[in-house]
Amino acid sequence: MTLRVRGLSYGIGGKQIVCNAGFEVPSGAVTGVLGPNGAGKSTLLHLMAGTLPASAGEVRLDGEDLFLLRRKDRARRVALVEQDARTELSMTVREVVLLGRTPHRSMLAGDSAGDPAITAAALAAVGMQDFGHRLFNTLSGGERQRVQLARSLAQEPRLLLLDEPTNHLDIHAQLSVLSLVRRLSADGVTVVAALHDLNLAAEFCDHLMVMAGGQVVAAGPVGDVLTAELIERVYAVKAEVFAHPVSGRPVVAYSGTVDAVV
Ligand SMILES: Nc1ncnc2c1ncn2[C@@H]1O[C@H](COP(=O)(O)OP(=O)(O)OP(=O)(O)O)[C@@H](O)[C@H]1O
Repeated sequence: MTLRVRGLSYGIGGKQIVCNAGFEVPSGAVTGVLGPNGAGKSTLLHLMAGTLPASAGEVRLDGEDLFLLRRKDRARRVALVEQDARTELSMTVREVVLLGRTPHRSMLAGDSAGDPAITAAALAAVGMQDFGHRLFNTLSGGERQRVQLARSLAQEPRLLLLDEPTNHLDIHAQLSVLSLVRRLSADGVTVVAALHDLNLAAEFCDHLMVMAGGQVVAAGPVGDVLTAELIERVYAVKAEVFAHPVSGRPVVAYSGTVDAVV
């Protein structure tokens, strides 16, 4: 699915939080959204998911304007995995993942025949197949993060928006989740993921979009965007960027902050 975002903007209380964001994601590609804390990454993802109302702009998936769709039709196409999303405390993991099937049901029908198998496959895809009976609120932060991802997989979206999907995860789980994301994109799902780890972004993304102060300040293929100059300008951090000896992809080594940004 080709994703095209044009002039996307959002402001609140006189403050412009996302300003005229525009970018294009070719089919089968993973796009990383980078930028410092408060840059507007989460807000941008929420605008694209339709969970915040854009003040201007459009989001098109294979030419289809997502903002013109009914809520349920949009939910069949777009899934958002939020940072630290809350879910009803008394639900089991299986019930949480089953919620991902809601947009695919008709109003009066209950679960459809395929839902249990889709739910089980989604849990297996994130390595949580043994947790289906557990109460969601008894899980660790990393386990919750994986269940939320499974819920979005059960939704079978064409556009998958991930807000810091590696948050809370140990390094094995981070690599597993990002490998899964790559497989999904190879199967035709368009993925846009906000990430803080520049080396994981360099390894797993095809394209990067960098935000600062609500604006997109750089966008393009990973190798073009992820430069020492960009990292210093956006994060106020000194870094060197090398080519990985095996993969050739950029590797970032940090050498300190330029000044106090916090
Ligand atoms: N409802 C709101 N009212 C006022 N300011 C808001 C509101 N929502 C977001 N903001 C501000 O907008 C800016 C962008 O927030 P956003 O969460 O999109 O940033 P982010 O890039 O995802 O940050 P982080 O990396 O810390 O998660 C921040 O300064 C935030 O405080």
